[in-house]
Amino acid sequence: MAGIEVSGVARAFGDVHAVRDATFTVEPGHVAGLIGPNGSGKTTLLLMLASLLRPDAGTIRVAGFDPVTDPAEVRARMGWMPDLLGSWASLTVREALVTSARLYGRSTDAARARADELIGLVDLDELADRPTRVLSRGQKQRLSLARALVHDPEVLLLDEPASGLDPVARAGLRALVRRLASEGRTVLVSSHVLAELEEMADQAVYLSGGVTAAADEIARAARTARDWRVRSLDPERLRTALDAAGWGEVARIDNLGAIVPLATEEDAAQLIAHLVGAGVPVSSFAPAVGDLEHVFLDLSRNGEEDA
Ligand SMILES: Nc1ncnc2c1ncn2[C@@H]1O[C@H](COP(=O)(O)OP(=O)(O)OP(=O)(O)O)[C@@H](O)[C@H]1O
Repeated sequence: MAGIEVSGVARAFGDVHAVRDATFTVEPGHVAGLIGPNGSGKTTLLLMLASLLRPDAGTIRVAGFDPVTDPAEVRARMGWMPDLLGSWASLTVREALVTSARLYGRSTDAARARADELIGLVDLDELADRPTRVLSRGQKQRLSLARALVHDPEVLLLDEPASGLDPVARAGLRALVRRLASEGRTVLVSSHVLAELEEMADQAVYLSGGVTAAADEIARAARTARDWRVRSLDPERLRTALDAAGWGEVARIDNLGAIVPLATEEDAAQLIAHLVGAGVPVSSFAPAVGDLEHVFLDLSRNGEEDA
C-alpha cells in the first residue's frame, strides 16, 4: 500500500487559481484532516486526487498510481465520498449499492453480499428497501460513505463526511474511519468541524489560498500562545488571584470565568498551581480550542497579515 503523495500541484479555472501549490504525503494507516477556509481549494484538490479533474502542474500518486495517466488503476483502489451525493433517485438503498458493486465488476451474488455488509456497517438496515430520494441528508451521507467503500479501497477521500450527521452517527463515523485506517488504509478527510477532525485525524494538511502550509510553519503556529479557559466556583476570587499573579492584564474575564493566553504547557502548570495555592476553587482548566483549531487560526491570522 502506498498512500497519497502530492507534490507542487496546481489547478486554475480561468483566472481563478483554486489550487496553487499543494505538497503533502499521507502514509498508509493514517487519517489526515484537510483543513482550510471556504474557497481555499479543498474540493478542487480532492477532485484531482480522485482522477476527476486534471492538475495543470505537479505530480499526484494515489495508492502508487498517477490519476492523470492511470485513472483506472486509481479508481480501482480509491473510494471517493463527494460532499453532495448524486444518486439514482428511483433505486432503493440496496439497489444503489448492488449497482455500484456490479460497476466495480463484482458478480451479482458478491454484489448483493457486499451491499448487505455495507448497509449494516453504516446502519441503514431499516431503510435498505426505501428509494434513496426519501433519505434525509444525514442518511444520504451514510449511503455515500457505503458507496465509497463498495470496492474495499486502499485510499479513501472523504469530502465533508460528517455534514448532516447527528451526534450518534458522527461518533459512528469517527469510529469507522479510525478502524479503516487501522486496517492499513489511507484516509484524507476534509471538514470544517475541527473538533470532529481532532478526534479522527492523526495529521493535518492546512490549505490556505490554494497553498499547503509547510511543516515549519505548522510547527511555529503550534508553538504560539494559545487561550486557556479557567472556570471557578468563585469568579471574584479567580479574578483577584489572576491580578495578584500578574495575569490580570492579559486575561479576559467573562461570565464563564476567564480566558488566559499562555505560551507553553509549563506556563499552564504554573498558573493552575498558583490559582489552587491561592485558594481559588478551580472547576475546570483546559485549552479553549483544540490543537488543529489553534494552528488553523494562527495560520489564518498570519495569512491575513501577509496579504
Ligand atoms: N469549476 C469551477 N469553475 C470556476 N471556479 C471554480 C470551480 N471550482 C472551484 N472554483 C473556485 O475555486 C476556488 C476553490 O474552490 P473549492 O471548491 O476547491 O474550495 P473549498 O476549499 O472546497 O471550499 P468550501 O470549504 O467552501 O467547500 C473557489 O474560489 C471556487 O470559486
